[in-house]
Amino acid sequence: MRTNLDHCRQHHPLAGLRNVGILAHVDAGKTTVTERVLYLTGTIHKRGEVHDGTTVTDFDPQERSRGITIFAAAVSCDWDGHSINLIDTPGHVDFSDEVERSLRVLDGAVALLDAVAGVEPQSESVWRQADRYGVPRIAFVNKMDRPGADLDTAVASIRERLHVTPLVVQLPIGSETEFSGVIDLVTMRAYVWNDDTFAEIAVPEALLEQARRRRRLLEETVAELHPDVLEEFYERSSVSAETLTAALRDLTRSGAGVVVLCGSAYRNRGIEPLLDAVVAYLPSPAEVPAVRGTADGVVQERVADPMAPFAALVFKVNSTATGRLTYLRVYSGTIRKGGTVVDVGAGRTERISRILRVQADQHAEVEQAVAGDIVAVVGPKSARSGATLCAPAAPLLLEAPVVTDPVVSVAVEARRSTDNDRLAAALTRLVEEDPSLTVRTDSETGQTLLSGLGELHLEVAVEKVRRAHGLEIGVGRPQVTYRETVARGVSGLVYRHVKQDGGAGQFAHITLDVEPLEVTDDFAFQSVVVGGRVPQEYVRAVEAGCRDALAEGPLGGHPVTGVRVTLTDGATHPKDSSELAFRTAGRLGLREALRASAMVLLEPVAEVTATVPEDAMGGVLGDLAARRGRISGSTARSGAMVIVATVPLAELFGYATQLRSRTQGRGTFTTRTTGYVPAPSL
Ligand SMILES: Nc1nc2c(ncn2[C@@H]2O[C@H](COP(=O)(O)OP(=O)(O)OP(=O)(O)O)[C@@H](O)[C@H]2O)c(=O)[nH]1
Repeated sequence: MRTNLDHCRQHHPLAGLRNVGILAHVDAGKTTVTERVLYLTGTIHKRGEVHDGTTVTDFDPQERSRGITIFAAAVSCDWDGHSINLIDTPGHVDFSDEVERSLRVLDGAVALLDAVAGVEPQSESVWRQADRYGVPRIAFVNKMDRPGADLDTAVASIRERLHVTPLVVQLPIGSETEFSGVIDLVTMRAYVWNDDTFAEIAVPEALLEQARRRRRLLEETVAELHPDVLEEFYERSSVSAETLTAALRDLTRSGAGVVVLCGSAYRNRGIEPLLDAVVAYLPSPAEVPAVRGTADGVVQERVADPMAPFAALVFKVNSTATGRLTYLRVYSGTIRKGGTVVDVGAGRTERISRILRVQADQHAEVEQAVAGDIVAVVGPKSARSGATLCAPAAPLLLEAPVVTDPVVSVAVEARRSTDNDRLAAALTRLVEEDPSLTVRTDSETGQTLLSGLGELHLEVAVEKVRRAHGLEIGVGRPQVTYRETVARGVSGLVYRHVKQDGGAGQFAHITLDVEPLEVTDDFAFQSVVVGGRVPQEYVRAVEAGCRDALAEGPLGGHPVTGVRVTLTDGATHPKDSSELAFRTAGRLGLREALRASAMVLLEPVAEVTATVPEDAMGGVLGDLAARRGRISGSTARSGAMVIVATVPLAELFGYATQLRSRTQGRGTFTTRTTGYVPAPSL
C-alpha cells in the first residue's frame, strides 16, 4: 500500500468523487473484489487473499482468523481521473447493522452476487436496506469461473427476488473454468484477461450473433424504461452507445433498473469494466438529493457545497491505537483541523483535533474535509454512531440510521471480581461503537446481559473486549431476547402519584387506557384529555414515563412492544405538580395497567435457508421440524436442495454443528431474523 496515500485529495471537484459500498451475501467475494480494485488502481502493489489472511480491508485479527468481514472498512483509490471511496461491508447477517450505517452515508453501491447461487437471502436483505436509503446500485455477478456458474440464471434471480429490471450490459466469453473475458454490449467491444494482462480483442466470430441479439434485447428493455432510448430506437432502429450509457445512468439513479456486469474477482477478471461502470453509472455526491435534517422542528435541506455551513453524520466509532476515531460523512461545508463542531443531539461542543483520510487500518492526516468526503476525525470524546456534527452557528439534526433491535443475549462477568469496573467501562465503550449491542443488568439475577444480533455478533464482541483490555471474561449460554405484548388491555386505569409529607410535594393524577397495537414492534401514545386539565408539558412527561415502563414487562421483565396508551383524564395540583411527578405517574401507572392486562410472551423467529445434499434432505427436514420449524419451500439447485423454513431463534443455537454432522460437512445455512411470534408457555 502507498503509505503516504499520495493519491488522496485535499480538494476535489465533487463530480469526480464516488462514495461506493460493496454489498452482498456472506462469501460472495466482496473483500476479494475490493482487494483487486486496490491492486488494479495501483493503491497496493501485492494482491492479498482472504484465505491467507492478507487482505487490506479485513485487517482486524478476528477477521483474519475467521476469514470473514466483521467491520465495514473504508479505502480510497483513483480510477480514470475519479476518486473512489470504497466501503467493504460485512455479509453475515449478524453484522447487518454495520451495513445499515454504511448505507446511510453512501451515494451508490455494487451489489455482488455469486454466479452459482444467484440472489441469496442476505443479498435480498441488503438490497432492501439499500432501498430504504434510496442508494443507487449496479450488480456484479462474481465467481463466473466456478463450476455451475451461469449469468442468465443469476440474472433471472435478480428479476424474481429483487423485483427490479436487470439491464445486462455484458456477454461472458467462455464459461466456468474457461471464462476468459466479456463483450461490452454497450460499445460492442470485447475484452479478455490472461493472468495479469488485460486486452481488447475483436468480438469472437462465434459470439457475434449472440452479442448482437443481446444488445438488441438491452436496447428494447431500456427503451421501455427511458424515453430518449425509445425515441432513438424508433427513429433509427438502433441506439448509440452514448444514448444508451446516459439512459443506463438515469435508470441506475432512479432505481428503475439495475446494470448487471460479471467477472471473477479471484481470477482478476472483470474488475476494470466494473470500475468503469462505477464511474459511469453511480452518482457523485453532487448528483444525489440534498440531505435533509431538522432544526427547531423545521425540516431543512443542505446541499453538497463546501461553502455551506458544515454538517456531517457519524456512521462509525472505533477505538484504535491512534485514539478514538469518529468516522464522518461530510454532507455540506468544510471542517478544518482545530475547528469546533456541535454534536447536535447531545448538545455538546467538540474540537476536531485531527482529520484523517482512512485507508483500512492506515491513516493519513489532512488539513480539512469538505462536502462529499468520508473521513475519520480525532477529538470528539463521546459522539456516537448516528450523531450529527454541525457548525455551531447552524445546527441541524440529520436523520440517524435505523438501529436493529438485539435478539440474542449472553450473561458476561469478569473472572476476577477486581476487574468488574474495567469490564463495565469496556462494555460501555463497546456499545458506543456498535449501537446494535446493548448492555443491561437483569433485575432478577443481577447478571450483566450483553445483547446483540446473533451468536456470532456476541462472540466477536466479547473477544474484542478480551483482546483490547486483556480481561478474562466468563460468558453464559446464549438466550433469545423475549418481548412482551398486550393481548387484552384495560381501560380507565386510575393512577394517583401523591407525596405530600412536608417540603416540595409531588402530585400527578392520570387515567390510562391500554390496548394492543396491530404492529407488534411499535408503541403509540395519545392524549384525549379535554379542557386543558393536563397541560401539554405534563402530557409529554406522562408519555416519557410510559416509555420508561416499556423497558420491563410484567411477565418476565422483557421489553414491551405493540401497545397503544391513551391518556384519558388527569388532575394537577397548583403547587405540587411537576414534569417529574407526571413522568413518575406515567411509569408506575403503565406498569400497573400492564399487570392488569392479559400479556403474551413473544419470541424471535428466523428464516433459515439451508443448502444440503439430496441424500441428507430427510434428516435435515426432520431436524428442522424437531426445532419447531415450519418449512416454507424447497427447490433443487446445482445438485443440492435449498430448504427454506421459519424456525424460532431459540431452537437454532448450535444448529451449525448439527447440520454439519447430518450432512458430513456438505450442508450450509444462513438465517435472517424476521420478527416476533407468540412463544409457547415456558
Ligand atoms: N472461485 C472463485 N472464488 C472466489 C471468487 N471471489 C472470491 N472467491 C472466494 O470466495 C471466498 C469468499 O470471498 P470473500 O472475498 O471473503 O467474500 P466476502 O463477500 O468478502 O465475505 P464476507 O465479507 O465474509 O461476507 C474466498 O475463499 C475467496 O477466495 C471468484 O471470483 N471465484
